[in-house]
Amino acid sequence: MSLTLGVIADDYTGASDLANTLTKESVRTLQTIGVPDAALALPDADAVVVSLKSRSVPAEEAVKMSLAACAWLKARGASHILFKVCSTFDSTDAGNIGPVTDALRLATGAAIVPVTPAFPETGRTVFMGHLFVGTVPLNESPLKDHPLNPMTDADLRRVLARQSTGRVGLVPLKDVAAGVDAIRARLEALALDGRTAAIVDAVFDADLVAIGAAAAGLPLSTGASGLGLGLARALVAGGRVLSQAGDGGAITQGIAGLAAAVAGSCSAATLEQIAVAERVMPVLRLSAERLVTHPDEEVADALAWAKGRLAAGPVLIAASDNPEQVAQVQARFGRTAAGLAVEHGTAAISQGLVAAGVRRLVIAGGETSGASVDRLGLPAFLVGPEIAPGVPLLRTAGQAGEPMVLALKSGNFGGPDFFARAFALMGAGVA
Ligand SMILES: Nc1ncnc2c1ncn2[C@@H]1O[C@H](COP(=O)(O)OP(=O)(O)O)[C@@H](O)[C@H]1O
Ligand SMILES: O=C(O)[C@@H](O)C(=O)COP(=O)(O)O
Repeated sequence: MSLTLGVIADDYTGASDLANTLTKESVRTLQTIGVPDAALALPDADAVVVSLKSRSVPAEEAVKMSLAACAWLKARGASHILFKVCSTFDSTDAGNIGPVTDALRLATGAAIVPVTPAFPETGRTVFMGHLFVGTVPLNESPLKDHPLNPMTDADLRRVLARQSTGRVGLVPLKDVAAGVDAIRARLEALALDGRTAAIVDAVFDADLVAIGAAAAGLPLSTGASGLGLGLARALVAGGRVLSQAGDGGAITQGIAGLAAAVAGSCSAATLEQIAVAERVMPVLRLSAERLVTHPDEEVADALAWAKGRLAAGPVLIAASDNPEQVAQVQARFGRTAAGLAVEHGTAAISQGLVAAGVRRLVIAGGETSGASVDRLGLPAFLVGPEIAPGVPLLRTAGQAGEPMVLALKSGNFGGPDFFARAFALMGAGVA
């Protein structure tokens, strides 16, 4: 397999979001879980998105995992590496976007790295280096209350500089609007001035197309799905990838089995989606406290609840809670310990659901998805049609046993009826 584009994604929902964007742009794309085993037979692809669970681990670990993924992708011919981060730049001052970008820059020999999390389709735009979520700056959006990476500063130059060893510059919208040559010229000038990364403004998809054209000529970029769109357009236009329309129908072919959803995202979008799901399907609310103090009992009770209902249609099991409740649990047990306990619990529930015959599984939340997919030991995914912007259907690939169809929903993505829509596309409608 000879690749053109190699993507290193810092979480699994982000990886499927990016894989979705590339697939929509007709780039043959495969999503792997971690660096694939040498023995794993992979179909041909022009882009591989390696999914890591590296967003919230210590920076040294994130760097090590990302360098291994970079080496694997480069050994297979990838001429450009995109480090896929969250469109809301989820990270703390201790990392990991800065340290990983710095390490990949050295590994790829890049002089400067364009960085933009803009994803206009989902309302993420960057102006004068400041990230907006819809109509408000990042620090006024619900991301200020994220359980693991609360985002309290919208100035991405500052955010990235606090995490980086290098100096951070800006490619302002004025240059982006002037087109690819102006972007290249600004990046070169910033590199000459000793900047190692530059936040690039982008408000519309057209901005990202110009940024993608400039970035495709460099070894490395850091960004979200908007940058993926720009890179894909540049690679297709330059004849560097074999453009191929997807075969959406094949994704769900031959998959019957039961259907269920597991949620661990506490985003405002997911909380609303769970409330809406309660009107059309059975929903069980887990106790985060009990997942910390009596995990086996809470998991067993949840599985018993589900097994009594699955035959009648999809069910949803959610640990998700509002910021006040999450803060209480974190105050009692610590942020990391509470997060990990809930992830372990929801992963055990996913595993129990699959053991009970679930073959159509929706998981809400990036860390939550990572923990569940790891527990299920799934090595790779083929990418199917989109349920909502940034959320595709995925079909398992490369694993022994029966295939499954999954959706890994980024916490912030999807409309209020997301769960019902996902099950309908999976062929497991709700009442
Ligand atoms: N009720 C809860 N109390 C405390 N932490 C929780 C609760 N529910 C979920 N979590 C944790 O919050 C984090 C949510 O992150 P994630 O799954 O990445 O969602 P998102 O996609 O919204 O970022 C996970 O670590 C999860 O285990
Ligand atoms: O870019 C995005 O917003 C998403 O692809 C993403 O990274 C999702 O992360 P979570 O919200 O933690 O699922």
